[in-house]
Amino acid sequence: MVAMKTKEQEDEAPEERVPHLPWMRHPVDIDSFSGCPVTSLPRLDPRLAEALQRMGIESFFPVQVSTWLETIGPGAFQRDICINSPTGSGKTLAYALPIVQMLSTRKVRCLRALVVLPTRDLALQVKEVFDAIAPVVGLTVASAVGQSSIADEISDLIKKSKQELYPSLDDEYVEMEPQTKVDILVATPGRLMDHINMTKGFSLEHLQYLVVDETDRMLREAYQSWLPTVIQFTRPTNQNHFRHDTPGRTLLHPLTTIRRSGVERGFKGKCYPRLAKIVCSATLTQDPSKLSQLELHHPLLLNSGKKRYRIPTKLESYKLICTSNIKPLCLIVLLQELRGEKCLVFTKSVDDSHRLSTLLGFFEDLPFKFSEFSSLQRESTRRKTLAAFKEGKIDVLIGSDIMARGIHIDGLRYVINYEMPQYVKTYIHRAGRTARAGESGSCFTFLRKNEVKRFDKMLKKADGSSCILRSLPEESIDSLRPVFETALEKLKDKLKGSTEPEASKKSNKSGDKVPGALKRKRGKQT
Ligand SMILES: Nc1ncnc2c1ncn2[C@@H]1O[C@H](COP(=O)(O)OP(=O)(O)OP(=O)(O)O)[C@@H](O)[C@H]1O
Repeated sequence: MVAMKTKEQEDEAPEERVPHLPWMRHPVDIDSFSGCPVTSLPRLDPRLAEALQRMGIESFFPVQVSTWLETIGPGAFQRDICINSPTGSGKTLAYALPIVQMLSTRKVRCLRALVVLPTRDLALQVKEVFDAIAPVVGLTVASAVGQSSIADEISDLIKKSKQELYPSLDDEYVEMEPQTKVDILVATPGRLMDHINMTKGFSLEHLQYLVVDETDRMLREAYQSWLPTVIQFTRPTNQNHFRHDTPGRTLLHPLTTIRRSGVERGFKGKCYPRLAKIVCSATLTQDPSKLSQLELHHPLLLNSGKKRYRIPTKLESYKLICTSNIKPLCLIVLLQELRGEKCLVFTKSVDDSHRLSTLLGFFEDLPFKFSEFSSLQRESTRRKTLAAFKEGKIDVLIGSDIMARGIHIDGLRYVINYEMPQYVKTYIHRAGRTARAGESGSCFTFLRKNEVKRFDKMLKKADGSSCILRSLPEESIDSLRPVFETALEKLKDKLKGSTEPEASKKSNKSGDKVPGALKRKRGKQT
C-alpha cells in the first residue's frame, strides 16, 4: 500500500527531488528573460500599451514577458500554462494582459474569461488590474465575490433576455442568445457556485479562458466542488459540434468562435474548442493528484530559477532569538526601531492576534499605531482597517494568515513573524507581502533557541536563502518591564471577565460563526 504524504511531509521532503510529473522536470526558466519596455513587447495592442503607461508601467517583469511569449503569437494558448514565480513578481498582469489582448477581437459579448481566487480581497485586487486594461479594448469586467447583494451582482452580470423585450421572438433564437453581459469575471468559488446553481442566464458555455490564481491553496480545499463543476460545464460536448455543423442556424454564427483559442485538433480531423487554463502561485504544488483536478492540456511550466521555491531577490530575512516570556517586549522594541514604518505582524492564530493586540493596548504612549486584523471581525471593519493601513493612518497590523496571501500594500517594508511559521510555504507567503515589484523589504522572525536549527533548514528550501541574526538592545527591553507586568495583570483580568475575545462577540452579533477554538476557555497567557 502506498502511504499518502501529509502536507508537512511534502514540505519537508528534499527540495532537489525530481518532480513526479514529467512536464514539471523541464520548465521554462523565467529568470532567463529580462524585463522589456512596454513599447517593445511584440504584438502588444497599442491601446493596451497606452493604458499600461497611464498606470505607470514602463517595462514588463520577466514573468510577464515569458508568459506573453507563450500565449500570444503563433502558438497562442496551445498549451495550458503553469506559473511558479515569487510573490510580488507581477503574476496578475502576466495572465491578465494576454487574455485581454486575445479577447480584444471578440465579436459578441458573453462570458469568455473566468478568474477564480480564494478570497474576496484578492479577487477585488485582481479585478482592479483587469479594470485598468480591459475597457480600453471594449471589454467589460465584473466580480462575483459577495461584496454586494446577489441581486446587484445578477444585474451586473446578466442582461435582460430578448424574450422579455420582444415576447414574439422565436424560442430557438432566445435559447441560443448569450445572456451574460460581461466578458471577464473575477470570482471567489462560493459566489461563483451560487451563480452557476441559481442565476438564470448565467452560462459558462462560451468560456475560453480559466485562471486559477493561488493554485496550491485553491486545490487544497474543495470550495463546494467549483472546479469539477466548471470543467464539466466547459467540456466540449457533441451538442457543441452539432451547433457548429447544423445548417440553417446562421444566428449562431457569431458564436462559432466559442472557446476557439487553445483549439485542439484530432476530432475526426475537425477543430473542437478547448478551455485554455492558466494556473499560478508562488508555491505551486507538484502533487500529481492535486494537479490532475485541473485537467491540464499539455501543460507548460514557467518557473523562476532552478529551485521549487524562491523568495524575492530584495527580501532580507532576519531572526531574533528570545524567550516566550519577554517576546511582547522584544516585539515592541523592534517596532520602535522600525520607527513607525508600515509593518505586518503575523501570529499563529486569530486567538493569539487578539491577545497580543489587547496586551499592547495596555501599554501607553507606544510610538506606533496598531490594529488587529482578524477573520472574526466584520468584513466592513476589516476593510476600514486595511484602508487606514494603506493610507498610513495605522502603522502596524496584527493578524494571522488571513493577511498572508496575495494582498499587496504599497510601501510595506516590514513583515514580522511573531512565531516561527510551520512551513516554508507559509514563510514565503507572509514574507512576500514586502519586497514586491522589485522593491526591497525585510522579514523578521522571532524564534526560541530550540527552533533555530529547524528554521535555518526551512529557509534553505527557499532558494538557499540565508538569515541574519539580529539582536535588540537589552536596556530598551528592561525599561519596558515594569509596564509589562502591569499590562499582563490587566490582560489576565480582562480575559477572566470574558471567555470570548471582542472580535468574536462582534461577529456573534452579526450572526457569523465562532470557531470552536475560540469557544474554549483561554489557556496560558502570552
Ligand atoms: N511591469 C510592472 N512594472 C511595475 N509594477 C508592476 C509591474 N507589474 C506588476 N507591478 C506591480 O507589482 C505588484 C505585485 O504584482 P502582483 O500582485 O501581480 O504580484 P504576484 O506575483 O501576483 O504576487 P503574489 O504571489 O503575492 O500574489 C503590484 O502592485 C503591481 O501593480
